[in-house]
Amino acid sequence: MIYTLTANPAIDYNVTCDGLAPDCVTRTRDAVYTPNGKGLNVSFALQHFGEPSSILGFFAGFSGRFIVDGARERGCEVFPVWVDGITRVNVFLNSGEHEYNMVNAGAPISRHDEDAMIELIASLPELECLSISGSLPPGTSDGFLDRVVEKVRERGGEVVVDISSPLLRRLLAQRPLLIKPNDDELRDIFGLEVSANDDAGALCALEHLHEEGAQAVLLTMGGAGAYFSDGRHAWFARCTYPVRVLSTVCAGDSTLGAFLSVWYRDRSRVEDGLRLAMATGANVVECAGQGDFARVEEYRGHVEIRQIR
Ligand SMILES: O=P(O)(O)OC[C@@]1(O)O[C@H](CO)[C@@H](O)[C@@H]1O
Repeated sequence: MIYTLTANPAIDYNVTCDGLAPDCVTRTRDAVYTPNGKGLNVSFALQHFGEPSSILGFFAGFSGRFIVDGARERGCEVFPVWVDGITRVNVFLNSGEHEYNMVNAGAPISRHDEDAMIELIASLPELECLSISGSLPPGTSDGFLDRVVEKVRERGGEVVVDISSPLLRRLLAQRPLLIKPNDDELRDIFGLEVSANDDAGALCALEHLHEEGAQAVLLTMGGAGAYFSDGRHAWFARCTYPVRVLSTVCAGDSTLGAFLSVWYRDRSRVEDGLRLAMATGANVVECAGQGDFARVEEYRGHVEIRQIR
């Protein structure tokens, strides 16, 4: 079983308005409330593409219950650690001209809550892999993710990491199976610049991440495509279909889930995994939130892939 951990889940509130001005009432439309958080999004994509996935996270209050119930309705089992407070609601506003992403801090957790999560991980049935995504809630102790990774390793499981903080660098020492930085995170955390038309520069950056401990790297660059390296071979992939971008929210998580749904069970199917991943990312950006993956099949025929090593 591939589990995902979302320490800081959220209800995503996607809404649209026609222009945004200060000091007046803004009437909005097309409001959509969905159960999300980065790891949940990975699980939903895994589940959609036929790889069962279960969800771990800290949940609180009415919004936490909404997310747990909603994820179960989508077919994913959830193992919640209930905490005090209210799980955050993140607001994604499309004004017609711009995207405004308002991401809250989340319900605080305590050392006691962290211990409950570690005990839960120790008891999970059929733990093969834990994919860790997203920010950490207020109150999280410095060593929490290290303890999570150690516990999974102790149980013989593998770890996938998709986090934006400098902690990623420290976790590389524990040799994660896969990491999924984007180009901004690569620059902010590792000081490395990449671009889609510089394969040589990308290969150098990927090599650096392997040297620091990553077994495989999926490096996403939004609409420009992605690089993938398993340490021996490397590829560049991009969806060439000219999609109309409505919201980039959830695209990276969905891309990771789609890729894992193919590559995790058969590491030789890199190109199939990249094709599905790029098509999924392209479809998700057309939707407010994650959407329903309805055009992925069509976009799979519009993915360009080249092996670069
Ligand atoms: O605060 P984090 O965990 O970095 O980001 C949380 C979040 O913005 O990321 C997802 C999209 O990637 C959303 O579903 C969710 O609201």
